[in-house]
Amino acid sequence: MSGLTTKYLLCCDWGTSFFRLRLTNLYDHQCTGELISREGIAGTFDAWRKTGAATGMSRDNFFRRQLKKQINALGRQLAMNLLNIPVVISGMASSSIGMEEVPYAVLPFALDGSQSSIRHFDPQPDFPHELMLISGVRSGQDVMRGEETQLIGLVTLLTLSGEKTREAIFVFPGTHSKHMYVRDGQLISFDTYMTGELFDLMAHHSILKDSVDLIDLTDFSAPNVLAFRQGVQQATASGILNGLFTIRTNQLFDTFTKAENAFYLSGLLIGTELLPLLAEKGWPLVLCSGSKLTGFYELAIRELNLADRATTIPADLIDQAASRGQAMLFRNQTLKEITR
Ligand SMILES: Nc1ncnc2c1ncn2[C@@H]1O[C@H](COP(=O)(O)OP(=O)(O)OP(=O)(O)O)[C@@H](O)[C@H]1O
Ligand SMILES: O=C(O)C(=O)C[C@@H](O)[C@H](O)CO
Repeated sequence: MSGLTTKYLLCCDWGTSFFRLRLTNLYDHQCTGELISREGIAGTFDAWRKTGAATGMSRDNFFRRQLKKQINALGRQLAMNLLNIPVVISGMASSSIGMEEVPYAVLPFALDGSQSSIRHFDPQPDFPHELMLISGVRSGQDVMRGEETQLIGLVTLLTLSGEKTREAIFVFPGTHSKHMYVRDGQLISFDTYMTGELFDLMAHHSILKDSVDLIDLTDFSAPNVLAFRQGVQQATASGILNGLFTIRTNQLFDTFTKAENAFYLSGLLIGTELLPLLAEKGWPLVLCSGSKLTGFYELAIRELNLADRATTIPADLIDQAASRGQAMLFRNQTLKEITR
């Protein structure tokens, strides 16, 4: 099926921790159906090493098979036949631990998508979908995969709603949070912070796992908020290695309950991530978070007195950003093929 004739696109944002697949209508950009699972790239790569590699299955075939399973599940969920619908993937699928490694685009990176690094795959008998794999962007010392496509989509959505952002730092929280410096329609630099991954590791796999309780991270009651704010303050007072140990002493000295301590850990890590923004005085900040993390980042921004130059993009717009960017890159590619 050519990009000109298809009404639908299967938009896949395959991140380190999560897999997200959306059936998107290319005409009105409505999401017809969505499937989200915890089968992110890191877990899928581990599964390939444990089972696929042992049985001689190539990495790309293993990943394609996993993807096909998810497409079939979405088809069942929607009672629709999704055969032949083109698939566009951004995120970690194009990384060294993904389906197939695709080289990064470089900075400065135009946010109209014209410089994106993309690889095409023809349909195969056991994978009857045209496939477009979008690669990430690199600087001299940092990399990203996925957030550049979200940023392309978000800038399009903001432009459509009349917003013009000439210069700003876009903060994308997550497993590997990104601070992206944008000027005049170009991404000019960015920094990665392992905030979400460290939160997970500390809360589940370190000595601190017995000092925190993640049972209800949606409970922004006064004691939890106070603990979070103290975590942010701790980030300003000591280095992270010393700060982390205070989570154990908080528990030993009964300073906080384990639930409050989880908020303290979050404040400590998010505060540490946002600290460098204090020095970026001239830069407006744009918080681009999904609903799960928005409340935490807004609190930290206020606690660090950054609120007067920060705006928050509504979480529902962030939800649409990746598929909007993917659809735009798919159209760009189709037009290129026609004019070639
Ligand atoms: N309160 C919190 N404070 C800090 N980090 C958190 C908190 N709650 C969840 N996290 C972390 O946030 C990450 C999940 O957030 P999100 O769904 O935005 O991830 P993501 O970066 O989009 O995932 P992927 O890498 O798969 O695309 C996980 O790494 C998790 O450990
Ligand atoms: O390109 C890679 O190999 C990365 O590890 C990038 C990663 O940080 C993503 O941008 C967010 O998960």
